[in-house]
Amino acid sequence: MQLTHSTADARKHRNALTGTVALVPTMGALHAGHLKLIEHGRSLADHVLVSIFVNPTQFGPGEDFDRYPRTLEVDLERCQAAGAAGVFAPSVDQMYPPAAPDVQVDVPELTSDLEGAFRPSHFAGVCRVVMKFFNVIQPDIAVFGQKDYQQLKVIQAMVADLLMPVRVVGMPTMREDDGLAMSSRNRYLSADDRRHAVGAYKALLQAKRMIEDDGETDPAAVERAMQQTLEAHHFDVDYAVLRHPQTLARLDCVEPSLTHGVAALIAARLDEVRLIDNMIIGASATA
Ligand SMILES: Nc1ncnc2c1ncn2[C@@H]1O[C@H](COP(=O)(O)OP(=O)(O)OP(=O)(O)O)[C@@H](O)[C@H]1O
Ligand SMILES: CC(C)(CO)[C@@H](O)C(=O)[O-]
Ligand code: BAL
Repeated sequence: MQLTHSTADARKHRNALTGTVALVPTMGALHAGHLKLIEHGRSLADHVLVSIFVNPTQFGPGEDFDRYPRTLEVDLERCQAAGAAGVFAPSVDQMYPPAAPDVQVDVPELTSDLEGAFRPSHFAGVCRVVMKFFNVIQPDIAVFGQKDYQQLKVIQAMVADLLMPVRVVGMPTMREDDGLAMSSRNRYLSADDRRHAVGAYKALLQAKRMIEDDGETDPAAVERAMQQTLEAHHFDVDYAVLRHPQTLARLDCVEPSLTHGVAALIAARLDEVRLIDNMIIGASATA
């Protein structure tokens, strides 16, 4: 497995690979969810490249950029074991040359709400860095997790509108045994908060039951129930909402038989640890 740190070396390595390439962009601190993305990439392409970069432009002031876990040595072992052909782990200066003017790429219709409302410059930073990775690696396929559901929709929209020659693939969320979505940030949770964290999954399951089993059609009723479940598990709730799974638009009425189902989306905090999760509810749901 090849490790590269500069954009020039990453390009050189990519160009030396024959056949198709799948890229798995990450911020490192890899867990089994990331490894699933790598595995899936291997089933779709001849080679998988992984980027590991804690991207400063997607963190707002006061967020956890400085303390975000950085575990490159272990990450490299995991990538190798998962069969990655290479890891691109650039420095901040490689990705953002100091004197260069800022460039913005954004998808305003999909980013003003939900994560975008709580992290105002987040998606501009995500789009910018993902675009840079696509331009360095020029992958045929890029694999993202549905755990970051809004991010997946934003990247799909960016790629479609800017006619970028890459196929974006979304992968289901990997969960711990009790249902908690795997996330690099779970390691911040105290033992007590870790026990309460399952409340996020319970809230999503409750929304699913209300819609699919009880036939609830009022989004506000489902949202209230999710909020209560989260609060019962000690969460401070940023949002717990139902949205159209493609446009992320608010819904007047819930119909689980909608072609694309209904997206239940949560962001909530246990002490200072902010977790997100989601579930697509409805018979023929796809991301
Ligand atoms: N549990 C999971 N299952 C599937 N994919 C996941 C999971 N967690 C993260 N991913 C995906 O892995 C990619 C890299 O994500 P990232 O490195 O931010 O990890 P993370 O665990 O989501 O960390 P964070 O705590 O920062 O949200 C993204 O496409 C993300 O959606
Ligand atoms: C896509 C990404 C690697 C861009 O920094 C990040 O937002 C993430 O890990 O989901
Ligand atoms: N997986 C999303 C990265 C972030 O929270 O910045």
